[in-house]
Amino acid sequence: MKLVVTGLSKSFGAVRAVEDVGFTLEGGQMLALIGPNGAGKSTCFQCINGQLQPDAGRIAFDGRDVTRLSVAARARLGLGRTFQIAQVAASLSVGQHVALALAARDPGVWHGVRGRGAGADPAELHAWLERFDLGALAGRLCGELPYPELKRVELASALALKPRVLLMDEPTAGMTRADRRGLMAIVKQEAAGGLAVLFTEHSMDVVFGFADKVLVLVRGRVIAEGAPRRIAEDPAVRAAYLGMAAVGAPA
Ligand SMILES: Nc1ncnc2c1ncn2[C@@H]1O[C@H](COP(=O)(O)OP(=O)(O)OP(=O)(O)O)[C@@H](O)[C@H]1O
Repeated sequence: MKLVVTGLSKSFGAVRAVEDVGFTLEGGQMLALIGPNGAGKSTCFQCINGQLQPDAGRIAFDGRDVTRLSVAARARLGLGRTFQIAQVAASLSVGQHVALALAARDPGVWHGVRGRGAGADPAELHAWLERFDLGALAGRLCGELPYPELKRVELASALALKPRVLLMDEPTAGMTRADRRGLMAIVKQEAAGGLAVLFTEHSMDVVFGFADKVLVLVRGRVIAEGAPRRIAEDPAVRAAYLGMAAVGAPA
C-alpha cells in the first residue's frame, strides 16, 4: 500500500490554508501531521479523505489517482477514517454499533442477499469486541459510555471495515495521557499488521511515542518532515512551532 500526496493546495478566499504539501505514506507506517492552530492540518486531512476538493495537487492510492473521488468511493478502495459517534448512534449498544460496521464490510448484507439483516457473525463480533477490550461493554449504550471507551468503539468500528489506510483527525483529543496511550497502542498494533495510519495530533507524547514519521505544517506549508527524534531536535521546528518548552524527549 502506498499513499502519495503531491502539490496539495487549498485556499479559502485569501487564506492559503494548505500550500504545496506532499508526502508518502506506506503500509505499516504511522505518520503524524502536526502544527500550531490554523496550520492547515484539518484542511489537508479533509482533502485526503475527500471531504474537501483541493485547488491543486494529486492524491494517489496504490498508483490510482483518487483526487476527485467521493468520500465513499475512497472508503471502498480502503481509505478509511474514524468517525465520531454521532447522537443518532448513541442509542445503539456497543455490540450493535460494532456489528453494523462489521456487516457494512459485506455489501451483500445490505442488499439482503444473505438474508440475515444487518447482523454480523456472532463469533466474529465477539472476537472483534474482545480485541478492543469491549467484550464486557457489548450491551451498554454508546451514549452512556465514558469517553475513552467510546473512542475505542469508534476505532473498533472504523477498523471493522478493514481499511488499508486509517485517517484519524485528533484521535486522542480530550483524553488523559494513560487513555491516549492505550488507544494509540491498539492503533500501533494494527500498523504492525500492515495498516498505514495518518493522524493529526496536538499531544506531543502521542506524536513522539507512536509516530514513525512526522510532518510539520506551519501556515499551510511543510517546514519539516522526518523521524520524531529528528523533528524534536529540528531548530526550525522548535523556533517556528513547538517552542522550547513544548518539545518533550522522544519516548
Ligand atoms: N471552511 C473554511 N472557511 C474559511 N477559512 C477556513 C476554513 N477552514 C479552515 N480555514 C482557515 O484555513 C486555515 C487552516 O485551518 P485548519 O483548520 O486546516 O488548521 P488546523 O491546523 O487544523 O488548526 P487547528 O489545530 O486549530 O484545528 C486557518 O487560517 C483557518 O481559519
